[in-house]
Amino acid sequence: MMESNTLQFALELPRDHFHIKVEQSLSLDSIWGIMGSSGCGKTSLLRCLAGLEKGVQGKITCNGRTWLDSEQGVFLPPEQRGIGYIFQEARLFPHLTVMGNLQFALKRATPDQSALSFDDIIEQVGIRHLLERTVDKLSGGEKQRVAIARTLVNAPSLLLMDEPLASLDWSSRLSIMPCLKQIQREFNIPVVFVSHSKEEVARLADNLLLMHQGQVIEKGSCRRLINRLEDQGNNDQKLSALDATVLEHHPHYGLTDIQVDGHQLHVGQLDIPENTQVRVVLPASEISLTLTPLESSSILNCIPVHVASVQEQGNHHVLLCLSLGEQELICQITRKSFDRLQLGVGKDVFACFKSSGLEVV
Ligand SMILES: Nc1ncnc2c1ncn2[C@@H]1O[C@H](COP(=O)(O)OP(=O)(O)OP(=O)(O)O)[C@@H](O)[C@H]1O
Repeated sequence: MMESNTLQFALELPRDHFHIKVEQSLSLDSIWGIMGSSGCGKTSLLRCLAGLEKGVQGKITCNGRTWLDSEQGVFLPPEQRGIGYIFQEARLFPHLTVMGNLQFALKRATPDQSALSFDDIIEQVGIRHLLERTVDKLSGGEKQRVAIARTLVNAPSLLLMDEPLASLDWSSRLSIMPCLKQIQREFNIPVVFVSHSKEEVARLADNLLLMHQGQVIEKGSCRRLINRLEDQGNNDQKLSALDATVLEHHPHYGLTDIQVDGHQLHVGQLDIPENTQVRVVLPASEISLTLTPLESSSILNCIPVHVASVQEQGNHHVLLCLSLGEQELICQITRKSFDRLQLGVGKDVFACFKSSGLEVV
């Protein structure tokens, strides 16, 4: 059945030593991340969706419009799919100014591609101060912002991004991530992006596709699947992504109360209205465990949790999955602490962490 606001695909891409075979339906009201180990086919899948792979077989429909139907001989080229494609590197005209690059895209936009205001785009992407600068004098992060703005000029109905932040340093990534979220919210443009970085995905993605050897092995919410990436041999920092609601601000203390699955937590003061839904990221190394609630401690957050699973991390560390209602916390402690507290699956403990350990994204 064809559905609106949905990207549906059942496709195959045969290659000499590799074969992609996927069938999925993605609701286009959110940001989707595609993750999986190197060489599992993430980029190839994105290129198939964009119309950049000629050998693809099967069907793709987006918002009820057929992009590919190989049995019927339908293959829409990328420019007719109404997508914006962002590569790892910005691919701008280096000798032109930022404005020159944007004007080049504006001239090529068709009349129905003028839904977004030029002014809103440069405001949201944060490049107003760069308009007169020549592109080859910009930093990597600035170039990538310009590339995003140039893509938005064509008012895409879907943004496909292949490791858009991979070539940037961490501070540039941190500054662009809110901008990508803002684009999805303000312009209502869904995003599908490929990433290697769990930290990036935890901050950006609402939903995830996990790939392995050319197939999608899991599909679901980011907070449920983010910790499944361990199984993919992903070695970056272990963390939890939690959904929370902003409760109340305490300017006197510079703190804000948020609620996660019925538990009240304290974070550094947020400039976000009360009752807003937010995503919280908490590194596994920030959590300590106690058998009784902390009473005389400077640590503000202490919540009861249940040890749901335990995983060895080399000889000296243990990774615990802690359930708190519907959500999960991932905590890494030493083997010595694990033994000393006589922890194990099924045990009820308290997870404690400082307000500064929580990052609201
Ligand atoms: N143009 C091509 N022709 C033939 N094989 C290719 C081509 N491009 C990629 N491959 C192969 O297809 C497989 C999937 O590659 P792809 O780049 O999609 O993986 P990936 O998950 O994006 O990897 P990475 O995370 O390392 O970027 C790999 O085995 C790769 O060697």
